[in-house]
Amino acid sequence: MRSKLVAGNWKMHGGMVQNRDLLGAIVAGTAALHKAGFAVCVPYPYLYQAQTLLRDTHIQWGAQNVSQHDKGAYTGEVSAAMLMDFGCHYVIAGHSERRALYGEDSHTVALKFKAAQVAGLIPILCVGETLDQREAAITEKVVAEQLDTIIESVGINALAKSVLAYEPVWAIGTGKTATPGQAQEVHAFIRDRIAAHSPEVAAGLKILYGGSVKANNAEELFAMPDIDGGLIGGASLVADEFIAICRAANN
Ligand SMILES: O=C[C@H](O)COP(=O)(O)O
Repeated sequence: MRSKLVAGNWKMHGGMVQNRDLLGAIVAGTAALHKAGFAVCVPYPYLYQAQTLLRDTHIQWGAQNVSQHDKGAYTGEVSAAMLMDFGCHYVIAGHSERRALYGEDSHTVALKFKAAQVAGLIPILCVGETLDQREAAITEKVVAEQLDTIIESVGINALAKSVLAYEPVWAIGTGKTATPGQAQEVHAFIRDRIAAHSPEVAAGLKILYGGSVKANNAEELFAMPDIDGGLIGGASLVADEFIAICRAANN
């Protein structure tokens, strides 16, 4: 039986004072929840603060992006080893905002995924279709291509040490959540596609849903058989919302 995971993706939000209050509230508000796992993926400058405030707690932390390179003349980039220095457990790879705004294609995402794993991080690999793609009824084709590039590059067994996140782009930050049925359909498709390579890896793999998850819809999404928790954007910045989502995953 897969345990659930709720990971917050703060995106480019935060500040030293508000982070301290938010993290303190999350630690306290989830202290009694032992069944699910919880994490926050914070902007790079706040990793040290996250490490300081979350070490010795049940909340793990991570980053939102990583360089595919080990080291070198890559101005502005951050390596996986550097993230390890700050105690990161997770790193998001291939978020749709990185794909759309920073030109990351599935090949680059695969390199980042690999670099993260080599250093000992758990990549949270994001896949998902745009609204145009959904309306053109090519959701499965798009998600399959995103997934297959990773599988071809890293091998199926590497997926066992990762987390997947299905994030329909049209549901991100829009308040339009996929219905539990719509999300479950794609999650099941992803799991089946992985099972074609390895039933064991597919059975153990956490597949999170992301896209306007809130306290009022988390429970029904997380009740779906192939939804193993959530990757939470906006609601991860509001302590009460995030804690309620964590509670829904812990049921
Ligand atoms: O990584 C998180 C997703 O992009 C979801 O963001 P959202 O919860 O603000 O829609």
